[in-house]
Amino acid sequence: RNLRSPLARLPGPYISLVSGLYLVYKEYTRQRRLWIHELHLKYGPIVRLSPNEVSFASWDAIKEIYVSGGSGYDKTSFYSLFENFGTKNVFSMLDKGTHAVAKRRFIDRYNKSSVMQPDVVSGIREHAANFMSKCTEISGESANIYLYLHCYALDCITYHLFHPHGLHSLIDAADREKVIELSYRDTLKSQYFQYYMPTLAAILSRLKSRRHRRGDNAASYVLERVRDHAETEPFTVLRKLKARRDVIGDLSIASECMDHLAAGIDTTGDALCFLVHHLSLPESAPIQRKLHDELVNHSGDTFDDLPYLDAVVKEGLRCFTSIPMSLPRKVPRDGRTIEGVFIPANTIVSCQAYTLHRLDEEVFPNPEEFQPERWLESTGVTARNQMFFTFSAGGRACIGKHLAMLEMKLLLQTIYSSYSTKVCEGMTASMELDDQIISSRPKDQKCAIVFERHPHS
Ligand code: HEM
Repeated sequence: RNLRSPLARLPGPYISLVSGLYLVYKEYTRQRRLWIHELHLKYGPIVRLSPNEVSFASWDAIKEIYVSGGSGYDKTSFYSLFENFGTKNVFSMLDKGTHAVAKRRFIDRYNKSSVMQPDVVSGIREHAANFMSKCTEISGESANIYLYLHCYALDCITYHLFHPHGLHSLIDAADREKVIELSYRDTLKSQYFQYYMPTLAAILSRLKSRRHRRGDNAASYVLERVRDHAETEPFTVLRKLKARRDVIGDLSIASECMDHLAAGIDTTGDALCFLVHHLSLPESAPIQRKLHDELVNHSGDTFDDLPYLDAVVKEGLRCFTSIPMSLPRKVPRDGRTIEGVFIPANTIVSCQAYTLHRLDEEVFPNPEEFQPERWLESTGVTARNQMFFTFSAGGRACIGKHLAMLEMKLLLQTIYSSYSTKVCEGMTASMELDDQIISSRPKDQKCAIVFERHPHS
């Protein structure tokens, strides 16, 4: 049957025609992303991964899979792994119809104009100042920015969700426990196990003591915020969701908030960690200088109008994007034509940012090099923006994009307008990309950076 399938004619390794087990092996051993990337380098923009799964790497494929009809194809059952409190949220909803209704209930809170409101910006700025104080507490000593950047991301997202009941993990050790609980566990094997063997995973989970479940402490915090009668500020997501209590129950609100909290912490924390680490390497000294000059020479401008800062953040998100893996979708009834080839209904299709950001060297020349300047060139700007898949595309793209950009830019502005950074001399921790179920983080989850104040700041 596999040999007669239209997928048999697609490029890909022979094993992928015979069985999906090799792909599962690559997933369990954390090699999925790199294996797919190597296959694209060998076979081009279309690669068969298993008898029922194909990976694409082109703008045509992005448009068809993620943007056609507004939201592209429905998500696969893989996303059911991301339910909270046994209830769906916008990330884990599979079909477009239910998703669109749920998203409309709060999406205005994440629009650029909402995120750029003075109340939101001043709160994020305060957390950036707390980050700076934490990292420079002991003059001349290195700070583990992996931990503090995850604290920063948690404080920022809970501010946007729940202010004035957000967390302050940069200054409060009890709140910091939630970062340790959420950001230090290995999720890959347990979640793939749950995906491929749901019944066995459910039995084992019931046997497991509650103490060992991921995120219990953070989940209780979110539930308390939802059930609490105290008002939150008008700009918060919770305020908006609570106003729709006539149609959504507490558990759905909590599932939504928990998802934003989880989606907001590792993504922004890891992206910033890779970026600040890269900027702190000796070869990045000219980039740091250029960034510092822009920040001090345009200190009166809003951080959103600074082209070099914008280019540095985008290049960081291109090179070290925190969700570099495939975003799986299911081909609709009757099948579809993608990149000129017919793909039957129910085939799993996807693109991965890691490959889109590297494969076509006409779009991204010298793709392994960190070159913010590429984002300042006018030639090729459309193609670069089309292939920039960090936040995905279409109606299921990241809702937190503007908040994440605000957090990243404000933090870099706070650091590099007054400080220079370098990697601590004795640092042995690996900063290699370590894949989790959908995101990637620095392998050793440690990053020692020394902050030095500029003489005139
Ligand atoms: C640098 C930081 C971030 C990156 C790289 C990132 C990336 C992404 C990507 C690639 C997706 C699509 C996932 C898929 O289709 O499987 C996504 C979706 C999503 N992101 Fe983010 N994200 C970031 C920050 C945030 C933040 C701060 C929030 C906080 C609210 C957030 C909330 C979400 C949600 C709720 C979705 C699901 C959207 C939907 O299906 O409608 N993200 N993000």
